[in-house]
Amino acid sequence: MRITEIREAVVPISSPIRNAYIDFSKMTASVVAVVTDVIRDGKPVVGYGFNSNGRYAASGLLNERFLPRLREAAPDSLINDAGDNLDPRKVWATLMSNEKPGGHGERSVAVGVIDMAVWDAVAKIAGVPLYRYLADTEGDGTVDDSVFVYAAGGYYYPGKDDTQLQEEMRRYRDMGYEVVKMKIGGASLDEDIRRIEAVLEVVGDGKYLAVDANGRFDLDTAIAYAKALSPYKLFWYEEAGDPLDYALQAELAKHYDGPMATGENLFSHQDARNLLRHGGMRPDRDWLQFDCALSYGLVEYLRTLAILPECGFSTRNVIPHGGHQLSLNIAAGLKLGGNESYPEVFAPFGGFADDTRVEAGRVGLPDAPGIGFEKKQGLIECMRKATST
Ligand SMILES: O=C([O-])CC(=O)C(=O)O
Ligand SMILES: [Mg+2]
Repeated sequence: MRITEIREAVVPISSPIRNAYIDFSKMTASVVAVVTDVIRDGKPVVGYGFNSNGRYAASGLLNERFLPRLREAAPDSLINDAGDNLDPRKVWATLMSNEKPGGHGERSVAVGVIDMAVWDAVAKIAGVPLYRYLADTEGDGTVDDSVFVYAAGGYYYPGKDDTQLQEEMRRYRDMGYEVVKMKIGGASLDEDIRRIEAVLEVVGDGKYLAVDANGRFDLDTAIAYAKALSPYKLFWYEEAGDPLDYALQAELAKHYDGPMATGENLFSHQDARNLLRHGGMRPDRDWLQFDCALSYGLVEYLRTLAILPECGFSTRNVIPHGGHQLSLNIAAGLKLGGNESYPEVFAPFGGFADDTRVEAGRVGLPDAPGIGFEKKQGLIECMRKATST
């Protein structure tokens, strides 16, 4: 078998929302379609990938470096020993040839988009959902029937008041989510506490509310928030300081007993390992949010998951950022702690299969081959149209 064609496109995922660091008014995403000569149901298998959210489309990197490497590779160098499927690790090695280590930047986003499309194609060719394929080939052979999900939102939005914030959270709870997440750090501490208390009126208990500062705070501000947040016993306090400031994170842990979460902006297993070595993260309560789509894809993610035990953590500490179906497959097939979900933002890339129901804060998985994009009409239509596939 071989890859016959690779198509790339840029699509907008812009919206007027704002977190403590950026607005999303010009946010874009890359989409890649990997077309193969394998026929299933009378049509060539096509794998699709996109780059989560929060980093812009990586078209320059894709078109100048990574896609040419894949197109120029000998077809046999990309397939498994049996010759009947792509080998994601061989594809990855081809993509990363002549790339120096370190300085992970955003080439990890470009590689992540292609890697997602490759795994989608691999599971489609194997004729099974990706979570099943992962359980069998990389895991212990069993899958979680359902996955914990929380509803991320609570963005700053022009003209949004506390009543609208409460209505948004009520909608999430009505959909079946138990834990919801809101942004902090884009307003004063007093305002954020007022917003938090408004949301707590809806969800009833701090254990149902996570807050996300998107890396906005210096140490003093992070500690001031920690002191103010402590009495609420929240689900977690996320990305207080700069994602690469492990000393800040470690110091903050001395001032905050409750669960903390970070990692969505660490894009390699080496960066993840540095967080675990130097960031003071506590395996008995803290959460790791590495997003495979932003961080060189699932081939690299498997390396990241592999270093968790040596640092005292388990895959159950991981609840990835991004709210996408690839992470949902990884969560079910490789036993993560859960997955993010964006019920109302980042459409059509956020969210799961159209018929997925959230019950008591958990979702099941569709049984479609691949990542399951074909079960999410708006997304598959968007990716097919963008790539003319
Ligand atoms: O607002 C964002 O960039 C998304 C984010 O941090 C999250 O989902 O945790
Ligand atoms: Mg976040």
